[in-house]
Amino acid sequence: MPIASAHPLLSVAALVAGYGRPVVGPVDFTLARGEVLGLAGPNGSGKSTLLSVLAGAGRRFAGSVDLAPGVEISWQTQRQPAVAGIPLNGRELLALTGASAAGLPPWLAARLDERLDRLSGGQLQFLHLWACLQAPADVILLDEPTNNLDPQGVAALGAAIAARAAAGAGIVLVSHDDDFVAAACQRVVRLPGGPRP
Ligand SMILES: Nc1ncnc2c1ncn2[C@@H]1O[C@H](COP(=O)(O)OP(=O)(O)OP(=O)(O)O)[C@@H](O)[C@H]1O
Repeated sequence: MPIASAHPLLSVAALVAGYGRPVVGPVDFTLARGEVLGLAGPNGSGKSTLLSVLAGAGRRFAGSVDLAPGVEISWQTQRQPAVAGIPLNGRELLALTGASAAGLPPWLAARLDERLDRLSGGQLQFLHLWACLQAPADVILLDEPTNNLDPQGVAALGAAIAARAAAGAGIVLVSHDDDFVAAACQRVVRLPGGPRP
C-alpha cells in the first residue's frame, strides 16, 4: 500500500542553479512519499544540473532545497563509475549500496556473479539503476535512466520505479524520453530550452 504523506520529502522553491553562471531556474516543486516526478526538457535545459543540486553536489545561485529531517538520497548519474579492470561483480555492487537482489529481472539475476566489466552496456546500466533504486533511500534521483536499455529493460525499469514508489520512496526522474516520462511519472516539471533571458 502506498505510504502517502502530506509532508513533502523534498521542497524546492525558486531554485536557480548552474556553474560559473546560472543555467536553470527558477524552479519550484515538492516531492512526497509515493510520488514519481518527471523533469523534462530539451538537451541542455539544465535537468542534470538540477539533479546535482538536489543531491547536494551542484551550485545553487538562488532559492532553496529543503529535505525533511533524516531523509537519505540515492543519486544515479548519467556517468557510471569506471569498472574496467576492477574485480567487482554484480552481487558485490548491490551489497555496496545495500540493495537487495530480490525482484531483479531473470536476465540479469543470472549474471550477478559475473564481473561488471563483462556485462553489456545495457546490463551494466540496469544493474547500476537497481543499485540506486533499491538502496535504503527515501529520495531517489534518476538521470536519463533509459539510456542503453532495450525495450525489455525499459519495461523492467518502469515496473521497478512504480514498485519503489509504492513502497514509499519519492522519485525524481530526468529524461528526454517524453513517452517514458508520461508512463512513469505522475507529475512533470518541464524546463524551457534555449538561451536564458
Ligand atoms: N560542468 C559544467 N560546467 C559548466 N557548464 C556546464 C557543466 N555541465 C553542464 N553545463 C552546462 O549547463 C547547461 C545545462 O546542462 P545539463 O547537463 O544540466 O542539461 P540537461 O538538460 O541535463 O542536458 P542533456 O539532456 O543533454 O543531458 C548546458 O548549457 C551545459 O553546457
